[in-house]
Amino acid sequence: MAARAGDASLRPNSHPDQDEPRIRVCVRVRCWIAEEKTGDRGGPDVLRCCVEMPRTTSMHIKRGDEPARGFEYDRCFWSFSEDHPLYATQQTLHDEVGCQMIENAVAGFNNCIFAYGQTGSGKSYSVLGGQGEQRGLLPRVVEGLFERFTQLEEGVTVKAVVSFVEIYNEKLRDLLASDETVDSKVKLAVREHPILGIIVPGLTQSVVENCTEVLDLVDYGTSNRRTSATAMNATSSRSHCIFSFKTNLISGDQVKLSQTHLVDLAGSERQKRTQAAGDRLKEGAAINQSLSTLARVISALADSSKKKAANPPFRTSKLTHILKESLCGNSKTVMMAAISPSLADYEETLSTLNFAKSVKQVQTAATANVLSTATLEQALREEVEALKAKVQMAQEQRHDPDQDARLKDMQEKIDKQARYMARMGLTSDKDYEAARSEDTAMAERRRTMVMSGGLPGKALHDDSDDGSWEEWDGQDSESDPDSPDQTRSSSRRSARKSSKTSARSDADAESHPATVLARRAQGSGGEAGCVLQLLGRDSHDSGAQLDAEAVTQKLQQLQELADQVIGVVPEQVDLRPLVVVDAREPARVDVVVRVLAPAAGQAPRLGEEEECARRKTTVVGSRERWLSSEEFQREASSIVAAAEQGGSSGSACTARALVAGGRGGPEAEGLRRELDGVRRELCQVRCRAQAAKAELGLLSAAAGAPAAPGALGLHPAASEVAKGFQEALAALDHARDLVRGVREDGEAIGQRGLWRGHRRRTLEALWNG
Ligand SMILES: Nc1ncnc2c1ncn2[C@@H]1O[C@H](COP(=O)(O)OP(=O)(O)OP(=O)(O)O)[C@@H](O)[C@H]1O
Repeated sequence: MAARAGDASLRPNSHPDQDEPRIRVCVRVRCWIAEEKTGDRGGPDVLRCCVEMPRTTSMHIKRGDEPARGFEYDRCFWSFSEDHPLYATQQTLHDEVGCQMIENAVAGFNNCIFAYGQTGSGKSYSVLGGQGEQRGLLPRVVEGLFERFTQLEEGVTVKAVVSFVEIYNEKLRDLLASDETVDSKVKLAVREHPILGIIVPGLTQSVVENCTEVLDLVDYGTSNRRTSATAMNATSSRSHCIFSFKTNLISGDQVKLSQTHLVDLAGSERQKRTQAAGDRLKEGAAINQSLSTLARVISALADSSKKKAANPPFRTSKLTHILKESLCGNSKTVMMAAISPSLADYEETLSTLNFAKSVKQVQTAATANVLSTATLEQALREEVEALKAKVQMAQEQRHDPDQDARLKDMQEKIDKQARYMARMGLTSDKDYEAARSEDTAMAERRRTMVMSGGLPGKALHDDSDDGSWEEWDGQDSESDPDSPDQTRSSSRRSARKSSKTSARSDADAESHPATVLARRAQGSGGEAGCVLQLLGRDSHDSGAQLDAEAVTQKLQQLQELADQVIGVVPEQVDLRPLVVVDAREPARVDVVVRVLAPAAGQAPRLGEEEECARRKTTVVGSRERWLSSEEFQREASSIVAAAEQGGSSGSACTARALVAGGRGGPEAEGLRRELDGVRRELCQVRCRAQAAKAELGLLSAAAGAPAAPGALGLHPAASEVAKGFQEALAALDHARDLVRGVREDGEAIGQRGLWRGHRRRTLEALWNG
């Protein structure tokens, strides 16, 4: 029987951690950075500090005459000015946070620290840091751990493996992969393993025996990360990255398992602050999507801590799925909220402080993972045996052409499991040595690659441009290999930040979770179909009525879910692209353009032509009516002309002109593209859900006959379909939020345009006496 690491029955010595039943929250204020001092960033408010720290547990933020707002946290770190009595260095952070993580790991607890904050607020500095005294938490924790291992009592064997994964545009990338081991076509995915918890099968797990080996891997992985210059940070991390350190402390027949995650999240700022466009905008959308899922998960978890019903949408983004255990399960977790001291960043800082406040409410349930080696090994072996049995069964029942691929997949899983067991010292010493020498050889290959500048990220980048990804907005930007954010340096830790790689130029609407989930629903619908057909056939022989009813019921549920997914798109999701085009100060015109092209009810046929034909114009503050495309153009031109000529001619001046998208400022253009992307994804969700529904129709027919006893009601393939649909619904919810966000941004731009017009008219009135 498979038993899970979180299963207390496995742990004779396990004891729930009573002292820290929730996520600990720390806040750190950084100092002024070069861009702020030289005036390269922001306006006049940049060098005005808006925060203060009266105590080590409270942070105040204040803007102008507004009353100060106070927040209480577990610990605040003041790294703003060295002359402050509470000034916190990198060592202070390590003493207060890192040392505890080391002790937790040795005691067999899982650990996680995640750094959250806007771009340029000091997340990477806190987690990775620089050299010497500037070293961040990660190198210090690793050093401390290996030092601590030397102090363990005699007879304790330590096995350690590390992994380093990046989430970029909702795709997982193995940062430790060498080009010989990684097949860029194989997609990494997050899985929930019955024994090991959350895992990413296929991710490189390197055996390490000393600190230098780990730090070399950290350097190697960091140099592969995606960064690029934004308006707010010259080397901004455009991805989330998770460094994981797993240890097994084996003593006699007892093993203490621990897993430590150090997470450097991408910046949480709003896109318009980074002036993102093209690929940066797309990255921003993916970052915002995963961070907003994180916020929703935290809010649901906070609710459930208050005994309110909540269902956190962990699976909606890779980030939250990977961190699921750390956010609410068996882990001692710390959030590091990084903030900028600058008044120019007031809004972002306030939002970070508010988010940090909500995280404080989230409860976890850390338990020391102390198992008997025999139990763990047996559980893992049983898992392998179960997989083998599945292979055997599948071989005996060959019934579809994809069977070979599935068998291969299962065999790979078995091999991976065996490799994992070897690396964690759970099988023979010989196996461990084999894994170790495999990893040493791989480390050597990495070194060679670093020296020659041929990092695997390059290969991945090139491979991914094979056209298999759908274009986001039809624009191919930043393909200049010499552009600063495309550079990839082969230098080591000293050049950690500057050597991070640039973002892909290819678009990735296909990888949006809504699309992926819908496809999964479709895929698992296929699997469920095979199962049902098989069982339907068998049922002729057995004829068990009860099971047949269970099957029918299950199918009904699936059918309802499918209907929900399909039904929700045209009715509830507002698919109308709202384009607000901001005037770019043409001579005497203030033009605010709003084009509403209602496409509700036409979701699957959203061609540009159709939209043009049904354009509905809204003259701000004036009237509303339907226009044909030509009428629309005429109307728009005449309003613009009137405004250009007169500047004060009644409604033409007060009402802002509506023009077709062409006159848009960059902000409006960005919004429109973002919305187009969302809309396209929604269409894909809908189409795929329809396909899955059609498949379900076939399934219903297959299930018309009674099914085999005990087999189908809870078949995992069928529940997968249900899960897929449920997640597609959650993705749709999220998409709706996105649409709403885009619309609000649009409104804000419109308001600004109107305000500018008002200001100009006032000035004119003053001027004219
Ligand atoms: N406490 C600090 N002391 C000195 N310098 C700092 C401190 N915190 C941050 N910095 C500097 O501020 C700059 C931005 O920090 P960092 O790159 O860590 O931000 P980030 O939050 O990781 O940004 P992004 O999300 O864009 O990657 C860097 O040059 C970093 O060295």
